[in-house]
Amino acid sequence: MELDIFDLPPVSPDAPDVIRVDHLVKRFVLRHTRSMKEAFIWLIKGRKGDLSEKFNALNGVSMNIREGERVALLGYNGSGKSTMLKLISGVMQPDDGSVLTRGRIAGLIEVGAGFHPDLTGRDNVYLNAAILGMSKEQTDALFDEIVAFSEIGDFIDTEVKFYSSGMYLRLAFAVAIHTDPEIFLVDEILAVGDEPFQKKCLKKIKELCASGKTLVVVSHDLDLVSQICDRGIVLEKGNVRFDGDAMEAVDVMRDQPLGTTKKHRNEGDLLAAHQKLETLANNKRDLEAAISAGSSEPVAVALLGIAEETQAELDALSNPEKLEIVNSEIDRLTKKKARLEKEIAHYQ
Ligand SMILES: Nc1ncnc2c1ncn2[C@@H]1O[C@H](COP(=O)(O)OP(=O)(O)OP(=O)(O)O)[C@@H](O)[C@H]1O
Repeated sequence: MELDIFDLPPVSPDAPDVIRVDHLVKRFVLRHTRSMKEAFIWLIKGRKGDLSEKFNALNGVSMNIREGERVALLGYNGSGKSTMLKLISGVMQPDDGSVLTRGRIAGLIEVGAGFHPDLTGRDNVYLNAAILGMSKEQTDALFDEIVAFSEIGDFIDTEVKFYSSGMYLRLAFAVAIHTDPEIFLVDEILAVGDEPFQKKCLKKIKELCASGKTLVVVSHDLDLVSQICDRGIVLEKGNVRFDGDAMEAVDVMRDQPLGTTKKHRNEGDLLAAHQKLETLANNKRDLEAAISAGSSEPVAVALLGIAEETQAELDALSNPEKLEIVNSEIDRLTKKKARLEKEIAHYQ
């Protein structure tokens, strides 16, 4: 069954911080092109002043992220999101402030980062896995699985300089996900994968989240963010503009009243839950009738043919002994419906 955000475990209020960002400052040099005349005047004036201007890409940002949180870093172009991710992953050092992290971090931050162009995909898997903290033996054991996930096939023995950006991503994602990271950092790069691969990655990311791992993503895909994240931090010119519920962060980005995205999403989910409940209730009735009429299992399956919506439901319904699974699914959906109705009422 497809995982949705409601199936993901809520973050415990006692969960420890796994990322602590304290008054983080990152300064870059703004290089202006100067004319020869300007440079000459600067020289004869005794090099007074600075020809290059500095600016803060991050302006003293603080945030703590707890174990199991799924955080989206949002903001317009140039607001400092990627810089923040690079500082958290440790590939870049801050000019001021500090970043503390706990646990194994895997970062998909820049396409091709951690890959050596002259080495084959195979060698790069070992290199990348080693960078992410895996021993050769651990990588040996997972190698076939990594290659299978990437669907790179025979290209695994080709030098990666001949890879397309999508192929880089496939291999990098496959390695990162198999290192079983405690903290997973993902920048926009998922966008370079084709749709089937993106879906596969998303499924994997949701599985990671379901097992309580921490996720920090940078994305401009606000619908995606509202699907997988529970917290959103909006950066604006290197400062935190909003830090709170992911769907409210999406509202901030879309410049709409807080609660709009959540209400829409809940309404869609409520409708889906309602329809699913109705199907399940019908199927349950048919199943009970089939059982009480002493029908054989194939008859029950035929009766319940309409339940092909998900394999799990079909499995449950094709076996009369699993009636309680249907009941617990009905129970879960009823609770979900009640919760959604309450939340929608809250935003009315
Ligand atoms: N290595 C660098 N040298 C100089 N300036 C940089 C460097 N890296 C980033 N910047 C600047 O820092 C600012 C923040 O960049 P960053 O990439 O973090 O933004 P972003 O929010 O991720 O943007 P986008 O949505 O466009 O990816 C930008 O103005 C960018 O030009």
